Amino acid sequence: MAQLLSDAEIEAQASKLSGWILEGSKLETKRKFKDFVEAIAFVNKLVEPAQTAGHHPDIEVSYNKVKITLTTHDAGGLTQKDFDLAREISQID
Ligand SMILES: C[C@H](O)[C@H](O)[C@H]1CNC2=NC(N)=NC(=O)C2=N1
Repeated sequence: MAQLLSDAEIEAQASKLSGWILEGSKLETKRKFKDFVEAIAFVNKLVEPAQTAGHHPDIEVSYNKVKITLTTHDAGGLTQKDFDLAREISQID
């Protein structure tokens, strides 16, 4: 199981990660699209990196808005896997 990061490690990595906010023991980002179809197309692009990493974002879709939350459920907080996946997701349009 991935190891929980310390508060100092979380702060250090979060400060270098633009577009994401820390919400307690989770990382969160929001995207807005033209419509539902575009929002779902974006969600579909998350499948491949998530499957490859063996790590899966929590996803909320509200019409044209997508909220992505990352945390490591098994570990009960943030691990390196969350920051690595966040960086990958940031590169997806
Ligand atoms: C066995 C499998 O690797 C685990 O259940 C993985 C799958 N994806 C996961 N994703 C996330 N976000 N947290 C987990 O703890 C987690 N566990």
